[in-house]
Amino acid sequence: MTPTTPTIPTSPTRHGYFGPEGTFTQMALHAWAPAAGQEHVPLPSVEAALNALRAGEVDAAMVPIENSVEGGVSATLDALASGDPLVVVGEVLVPITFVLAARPGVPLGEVRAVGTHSHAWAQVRGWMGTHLPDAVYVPTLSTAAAAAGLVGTDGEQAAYQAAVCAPVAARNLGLEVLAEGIGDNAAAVTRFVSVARPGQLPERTGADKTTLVLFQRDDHAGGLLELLEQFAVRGINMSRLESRPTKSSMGDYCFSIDIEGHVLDERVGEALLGLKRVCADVRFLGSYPAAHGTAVRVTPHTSDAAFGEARAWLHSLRGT
Ligand SMILES: O=C(O)C(=O)C[C@]1(C(=O)O)C=C[C@@H](O)C=C1
Repeated sequence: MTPTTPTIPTSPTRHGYFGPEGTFTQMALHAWAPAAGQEHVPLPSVEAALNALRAGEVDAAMVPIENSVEGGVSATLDALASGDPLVVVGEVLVPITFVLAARPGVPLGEVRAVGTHSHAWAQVRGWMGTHLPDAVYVPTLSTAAAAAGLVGTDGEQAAYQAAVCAPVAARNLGLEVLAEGIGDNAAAVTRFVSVARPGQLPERTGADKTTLVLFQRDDHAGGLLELLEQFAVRGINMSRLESRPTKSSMGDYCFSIDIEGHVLDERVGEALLGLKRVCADVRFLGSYPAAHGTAVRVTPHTSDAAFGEARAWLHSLRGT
C-alpha cells in the first residue's frame, strides 16, 4: 500500500509536523503536500505542533490521529478536544513498517534496552517478546528521536542500544539495521491529519468525512444513544467513535467521532443541529476529503428472523 495523495484545499507556506526528520508523520506530510515552495517545520511532539499552529508560528500541522493496531493517538485527540478551536482539513493513510536499528558494529546480542515512541513499542511487542524478551523499554518522543539519540558521541552514552524506527530514519542517520519488518501486524496503517486554524473548509467531494467532539449534558440512561441516533435516523455512517476523559472529574467523558459526509451535506447539517439540541457542547473539527472514497453504507434493519434468533440466544443465556 502506498500513501494516498488527497486533494489539497489550501497551500500553507509553513506546514509544521510531529518530527524530527524521519518520523512517520514526516512521511505523511510528504504524501500530503509535495508542492514546491512549502516549508516543512519539524516540532518535537504532537502538543508542540498544535501549539505552534495555535500561536500562528505555522499555517498547518500534520499529526497522527489513529493507528490500525494501537487505536487512537490520545495526545492528538485530547489536544483537538480542548483549547482554541482547530479544524482538520485533510487526512493521509501511511503504511507502518518498523526496523530495529543500532550503531554500526553493535550486534543484537548486545541490545539490553530499546528506545522508541510508545505507540511504536505497542506495535512490536510480540517481536520483542520473541527476540529480545529481556530488553528494557525506554520511551522517547518519537521513533525518529529514538534513532537520532544513538548518533554521535552522545549516542555512545544513550540509555538504549537500539531504536525501533522507520527504515528511512535508520538509513539517513547511518545506523545499522539489525532486523526489518518487526511490526506484529504487517498491515499496520496510521492515519494522519493536516490541521489548520478555523476558517478553512475544504470543498465537498462526495466522499468526505466530518470529525466532531461531543460533550454530554449529563450522565443518564440512553445518553449515548441520543447522540448516536442523530446519525442513525439520517442514514449517516460513523467510522470512528472513542470516549476520552474530559479530565474535569472521574467518569466524565466526551466522545470523539468521525462520520461519513460533509457539513454542507443536508443530512450532516441536520444531524449537527440535532446534536446541538441534546449536547452540552458540539465541537466541529472539520469536514475534509476521505483518504479513500468511503461510500455511504446503508445497514439493513434487523429482520424478524434475526430478532427471533437473538431472543432464543437470550433465553439460552438465562436458561429459560
Ligand atoms: O514517532 C513517529 O515516527 C511518529 O510519527 C508517531 C507515531 C504515532 O504517534 O502513532 C506514528 C506512527 C507510528 O504508528 C508510531 C508513532
